[in-house]
Amino acid sequence: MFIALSELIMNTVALPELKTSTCRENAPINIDCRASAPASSELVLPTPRELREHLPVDPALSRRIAEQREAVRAVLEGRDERLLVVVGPCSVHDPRAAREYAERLAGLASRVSDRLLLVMRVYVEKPRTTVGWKGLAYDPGLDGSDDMAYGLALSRELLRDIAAQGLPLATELLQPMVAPYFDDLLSWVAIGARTTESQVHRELASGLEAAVGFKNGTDGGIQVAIDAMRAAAHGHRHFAVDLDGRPVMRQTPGNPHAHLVLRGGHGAPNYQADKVAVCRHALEAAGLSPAMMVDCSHANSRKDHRRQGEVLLDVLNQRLQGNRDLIGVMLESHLFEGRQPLNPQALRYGVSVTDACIGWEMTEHLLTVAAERLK
Ligand SMILES: O=C[C@H](O)[C@H](O)COP(=O)(O)O
Ligand SMILES: C=C(OP(=O)(O)O)C(=O)O
Repeated sequence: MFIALSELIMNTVALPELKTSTCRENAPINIDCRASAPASSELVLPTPRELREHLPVDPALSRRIAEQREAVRAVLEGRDERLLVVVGPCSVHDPRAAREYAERLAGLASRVSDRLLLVMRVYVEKPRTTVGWKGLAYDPGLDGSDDMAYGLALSRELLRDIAAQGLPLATELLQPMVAPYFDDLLSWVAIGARTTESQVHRELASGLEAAVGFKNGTDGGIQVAIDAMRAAAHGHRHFAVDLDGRPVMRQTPGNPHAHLVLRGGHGAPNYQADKVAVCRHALEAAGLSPAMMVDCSHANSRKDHRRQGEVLLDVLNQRLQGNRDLIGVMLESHLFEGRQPLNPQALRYGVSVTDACIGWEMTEHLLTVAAERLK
């Protein structure tokens, strides 16, 4: 498959400079190596249509994705009482480990499916506070070589394979131009804390078929997310590129499944019952659905991955005490616990290279307990 993908990329762009190797030999591992790149340059990438034609979604998978999206919507609308759980690595840097994770998660998903709807985090774009590795779609070689043509192909292939395994997919959409390479595969989309305030991202969300969770701001402010939900629920006309890479004026229908994701901010969690009640009030005052998801990681765990369990248990207690607004949770989890520096020469298999994650055993334990407690 990869050889065929390479051919596609090379034929499409007809630019000898655009190699599809995963690693540039002897490349400096520090991301700052880009500082020595030419000040300005451009390489042509395959269009979304070309990549979609090369990695198509067959009618059976397309039906399955439609069902997965409908399952997420049913939870958001309260037609399904299960807890929506968006769980998986902070970022995907190794497709092999992501596939192994997906296999385990698919097994767990069927064991807990009476109480939990599991959706896998397959995050191939990462927003950075300042600079850093931006994800598989940007730099699949992990070495600053930024082979984006290969990154897009690798990401789409991975997303498609995991969806075909039966798992609904979640990702953060960061660069609006990247969305059409993947958005036909997604059941749940995050607009992150760093982009919730962006009009461009709200416009993007207004045209997606998948449900969209807007994170509160990095400072913990929820008003930006509430404004975002209102903006995304609206139809927009906005500048976009079509599947052939042409600029278009796009009319969107508005997304009725935009919702709030509480991730805490600046070291202060916002998952506790009193904070959730304030958020509910603000959502109601804005005439929006009170459905909320709690991100157990980030500022809610005070950036300590081991505390995600504590947050999850608190959310479960709130549910058991009758709070049905908390429709979902998010967990950052990988095969193995913790995180590691991004050094392509010395990577430990199945360990995050971005935020620290809980390991598989803890994930399985927590979700099994959650399913039991919600019985
Ligand atoms: O979820 C991941 C990170 O919190 C986010 O991408 C920001 O990362 P950074 O602060 O390490 O750049
Ligand atoms: C970057 C993420 O979250 P946030 O936008 O809340 O920082 C994430 O979930 O990977």
